[in-house]
Amino acid sequence: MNALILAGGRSTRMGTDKSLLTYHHQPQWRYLYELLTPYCSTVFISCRADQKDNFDSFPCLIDNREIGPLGGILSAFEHSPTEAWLVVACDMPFVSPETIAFLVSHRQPNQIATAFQHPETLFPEPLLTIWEPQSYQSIQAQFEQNRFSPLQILKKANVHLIPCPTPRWLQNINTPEDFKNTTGQ
Ligand SMILES: Nc1nc2c(ncn2[C@@H]2O[C@H](COP(=O)(O)OP(=O)(O)OP(=O)(O)O)[C@@H](O)[C@H]2O)c(=O)[nH]1
Repeated sequence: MNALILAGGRSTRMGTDKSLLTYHHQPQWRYLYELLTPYCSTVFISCRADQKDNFDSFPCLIDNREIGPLGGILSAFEHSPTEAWLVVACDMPFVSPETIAFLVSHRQPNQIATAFQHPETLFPEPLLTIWEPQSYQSIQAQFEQNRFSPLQILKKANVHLIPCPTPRWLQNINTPEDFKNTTGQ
């Protein structure tokens, strides 16, 4: 299994690149890199070409097209179609070692993905999910129809949904106000 840290967003609501924000005494992408390394053969940062210098010499996977997070996931499968991809967005600062251990321990490789169930919407959270190789076909099919929602793929598919024991794990931070409320900075 490989890991993919989604960091290629435009962060328009935040006004500054969300992947570079500090929550654990280091940029969030660097924190996630450490956290994912024990579980994965390679951890990649998923980003645009113009962001690459932000990530020193760490392995990056550049989006082949800019269509949002699905573009990052699709580029990952284009790079390694037979690998599973543990995908984590860089704007979820409450993801912890326990979160990843929990997700990995519930993995069902015979389904297209293993995902947390959002406690309010009851939908899968697509950006903290293990995407199995068999999901690649569904992703390609959706892309070919000009539909770019990872959630829609998971809603239609045979996904292993796991209840989230700590709803905060799924909280994402999108605005300066969210950031201030979370960190006090
Ligand atoms: N690789 C990649 N990651 C993306 C892309 N768009 C969003 N992401 C990541 O997906 C996660 C959720 O992003 P969003 O909050 O939906 O989008 P955003 O562009 O970062 O933020 P807004 O511009 O405020 O909507 C974040 O970790 C983003 O870095 C993309 O086009 N490519």
